[in-house]
Amino acid sequence: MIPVVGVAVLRDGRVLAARRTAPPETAGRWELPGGKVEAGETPAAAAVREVAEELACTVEVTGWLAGEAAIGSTHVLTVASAMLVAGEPQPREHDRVRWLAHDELDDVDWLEPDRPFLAELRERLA
Ligand SMILES: Nc1nc2c([nH]c(=O)n2[C@H]2C[C@H](O)[C@@H](COP(=O)(O)OP(=O)(O)OP(=O)(O)O)O2)c(=O)[nH]1
Repeated sequence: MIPVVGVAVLRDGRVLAARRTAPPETAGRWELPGGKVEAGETPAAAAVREVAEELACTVEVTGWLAGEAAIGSTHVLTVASAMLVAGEPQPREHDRVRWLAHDELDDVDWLEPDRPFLAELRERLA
């Protein structure tokens, strides 16, 4: 299974969600920024790298949410929690970002693999 890391960037009781632009089957759906862990890379390093590439800012990983979720039959998603340490998120690959409070998590159309993580996120943000 190819590991994919999603990054829950937390600030002031909100989490950063990002809207995909590609591929067509996922465009318009919301996700946590992140991406595939490269060979020889730790998941935490992948989290920091992907956020830098996608959002032009620097995060520090503070922990991991419980569990993992299958993405189809080939990939598996784990989710890091993180805090911003430099810069302000500026989407380079997504067409929109939103800072969602605990009672706004259901306002966006998340990719299916992200949904199992929403309960823990909701608790953390409450
Ligand atoms: N980044 C990210 N991908 C997710 C999430 N949930 C989920 O199902 N995915 C899926 C979408 C993609 O099929 C896959 C990750 O692909 P990606 O396109 O973000 O990864 P990447 O930046 O490494 O991709 P690449 O274009 O370099 O190949 O995982 C999520 O919360 N964040």
